[in-house]
Amino acid sequence: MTATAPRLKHEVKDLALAPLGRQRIDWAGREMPVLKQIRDRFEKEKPFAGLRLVACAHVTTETAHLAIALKAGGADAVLIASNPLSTQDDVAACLVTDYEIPVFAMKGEDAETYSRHVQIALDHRPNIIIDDGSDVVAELVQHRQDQIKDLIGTTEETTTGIVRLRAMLADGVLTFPAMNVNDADTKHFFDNRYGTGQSTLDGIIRATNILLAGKTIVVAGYGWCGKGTALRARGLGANVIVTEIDPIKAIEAVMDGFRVLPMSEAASQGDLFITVTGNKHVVRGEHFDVMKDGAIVCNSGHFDIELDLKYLASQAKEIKTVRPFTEQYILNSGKSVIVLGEGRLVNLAAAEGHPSAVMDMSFANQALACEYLVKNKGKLAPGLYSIPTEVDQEIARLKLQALGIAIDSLTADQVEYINSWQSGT
Ligand SMILES: NC(=O)c1ccc[n+]([C@@H]2O[C@H](COP(=O)([O-])OP(=O)(O)OC[C@H]3O[C@@H](n4cnc5c(N)ncnc54)[C@H](O)[C@@H]3O)[C@@H](O)[C@H]2O)c1
Ligand SMILES: Nc1ncnc2c1ncn2[C@@H]1O[C@H](CSCC[C@H]([NH3+])C(=O)O)[C@@H](O)[C@H]1O
Repeated sequence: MTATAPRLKHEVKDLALAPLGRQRIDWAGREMPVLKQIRDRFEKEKPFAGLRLVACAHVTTETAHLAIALKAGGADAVLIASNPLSTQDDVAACLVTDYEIPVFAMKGEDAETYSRHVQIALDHRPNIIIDDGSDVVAELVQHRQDQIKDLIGTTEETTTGIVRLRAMLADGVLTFPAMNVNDADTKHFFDNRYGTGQSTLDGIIRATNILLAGKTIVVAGYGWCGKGTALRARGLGANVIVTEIDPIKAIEAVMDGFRVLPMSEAASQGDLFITVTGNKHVVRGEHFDVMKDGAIVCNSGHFDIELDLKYLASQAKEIKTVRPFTEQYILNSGKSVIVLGEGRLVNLAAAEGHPSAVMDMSFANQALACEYLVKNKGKLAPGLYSIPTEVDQEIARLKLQALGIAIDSLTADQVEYINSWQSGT
């Protein structure tokens, strides 16, 4: 099957922004030594020569380094946005002008444009798809079955994408191999926890410039993202309340020293609400109704579904943009609720997403997962595959090395001891 060229060469906001993008991409590279090593190897070995690749990711300085590494490895790569608000337009421009990577992404693109870009990506007839949230794969499975024969496999970046892939597997429609990047230890331990923890608060602070010390912050969800967010919020002096639906996670939050309440009780106490659950309408009508005047709500979990903004809009007599990515809903009751980033990921809409140092490991996993698919082409049955432990360990080892941190190794005596059962004392 020959490649169908994308209808347009690119669709970015302004190519004149490229020099700024270049400067910012170079800066991010300082903190991405692991991906740099992989890129240098790809440059020599060309594992993706002759292959068409689509990456649906947040178009950031960090994703730029992933795209450059894949192109260095010989991939005929097209990049589209995985979120209408997360694109860094200068980065998109630079990838087109300096690296000749077709990018279809503009910050603030509407839903129609976002969906059109997914179609353009699939028109590229990818052999490999890198997805973030599973939008491209879901479209392929639902409407482009004829293209599945071209596909070697896909890789998925985030928790919710994995949830969707598992649902496809259960429905018998995942008929190709998919690599589970999110569940690699070197991904979610750092990206979901420390990345989301820092960048979510960064987004809130850039959008509002409020002081967090002394505020009551309600964090909905105490998974990887919730743990990081609650930890960092406490570090800035906030009183943190956690809400959960999983009893084990709830006990964990209690023993980590947080108050745990149902959202129905937390709603009237919070000054600021952050959802990180991957679930729908975690903050909804009954909660908005009892919030304090001026309460701030935002989402750092999944798409724009965690907050029921349709309900909030139905109660509003006016919606005013009061700062970039900050909208005041003036309700018929006279009270206001402030919504950040249109209810989309606040860390990527109002800030720059996770810092490069964590994305270095996430995207090292992505690059090596793509290579794994190619090396095992034709050998993997359809299904969801973990990143091999050796790959995970190697990424951690390279990261430590780059940080100049040495660790101990087992002595021969210790190896023998931990592999035996006879000597207990
Ligand atoms: N903002 C980012 O950059 C970023 C980074 C990584 C992941 N994510 C996304 O964030 C979401 C969470 O990811 P994670 O890795 O923490 O997942 P996780 O599965 O570790 O945690 C989610 C938690 O939410 C809880 N939960 C579900 N429904 C709930 C509800 N109604 N009320 C309260 N708690 C509820 C679950 O019990 C679970 O503990 C996913 O959608 C993921 O894709 C975003
Ligand atoms: N700086 C960044 N550059 C690229 N990807 C990022 C960055 N920061 C966070 N991410 C990724 O974004 C993913 C969450 S995206 C959540 C799904 C969906 N696409 C949405 O936009 O709602 C995480 O798994 C991170 O790995």
